[in-house]
Amino acid sequence: MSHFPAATETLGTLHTAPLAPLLTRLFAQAEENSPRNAEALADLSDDELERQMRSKTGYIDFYTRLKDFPLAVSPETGQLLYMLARSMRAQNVVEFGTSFGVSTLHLAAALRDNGGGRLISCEFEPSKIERAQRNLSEARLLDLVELRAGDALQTLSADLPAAIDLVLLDGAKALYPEILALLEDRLRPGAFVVADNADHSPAYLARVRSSNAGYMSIPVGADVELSMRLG
Ligand SMILES: C[S@@+](CC[C@H](N)C(=O)[O-])C[C@H]1O[C@@H](n2cnc3c(N)ncnc32)[C@H](O)[C@@H]1O
Repeated sequence: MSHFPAATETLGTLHTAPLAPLLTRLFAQAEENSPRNAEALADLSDDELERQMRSKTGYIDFYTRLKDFPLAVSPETGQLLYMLARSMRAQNVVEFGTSFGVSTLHLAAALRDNGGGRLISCEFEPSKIERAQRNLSEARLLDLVELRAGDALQTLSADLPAAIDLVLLDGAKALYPEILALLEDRLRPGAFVVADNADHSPAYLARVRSSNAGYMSIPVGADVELSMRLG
C-alpha cells in the first residue's frame, strides 16, 4: 500500500478556489493588457527601449511608464516557481519585482502548501503594491508575504532571513547583479535563483554562468535563467 495520498486528493492551493479562479482572471488581464505595453512605450525606438532596459539609472522612469500594466510572469514560469518551492520545501523566499503579484501568488501558494514560511517581495510603485495586497488578500495568502515598498536596492539591504531557499529576480534587469550580490551570502547550498528575462542582463548571465562564481546555471524555456547555489 502507498504511503502517499492519491494525487486526486492532494490538489493544492494553486489549483483550488480562491486562488485558481483569481489566477485565471489575472493571466487573462495580463494577456489583454500586453499590446498596450507597446503603446505605452510607442515613442521609444527599439534601441532606446533596450538602452532603458539595460540602464542602471533609467529604470525608475521606465517602470513608472508601465505602472498600470501587470507585466506578469508567464503561466509556465508561475508553475515552475510553485514546483521548485514545493519540491525543495522552501520556507524563505525573496522576490525582486512584485507588480500585481502574479508570481507572488504562486510562491505564497507553495509556502502555504509547504506548511508555512516567509516571502519577502519588493516593489517601488505604490499603486502596484496596493493591487498586489488586494490580490493576496483575495487569495487568503497575505499572511505569508512581507511587501517591502521602495527601491529593492535599499529594501533588500537589511533584515534578510539567515538562509534563503529561493529567489525570483523579476524587477529592473540591469540591477540583477546588484540584487544577487545583496542576497548571495544568505543563499543556502542548493538554493535556486530564477531570473526572468535575464537575456536583458548580460552581466548577470556572465556572473551566474562563470565557472568560479559558485552557481550551476542553465536557460530554461524561452526567457528564464535557472541557477543553483553550490556549496
Ligand atoms: C516584470 S514586473 C514584475 C512582475 C511580477 N513578478 C509578476 O509576475 O506579477 C517588474 C516590477 O518590478 C518593479 N521594479 C523594477 N525595479 C525595481 C526596483 N529597483 N525596486 C523595486 N521594484 C522594482 C517594477 O515597478 C515592476 O512592477
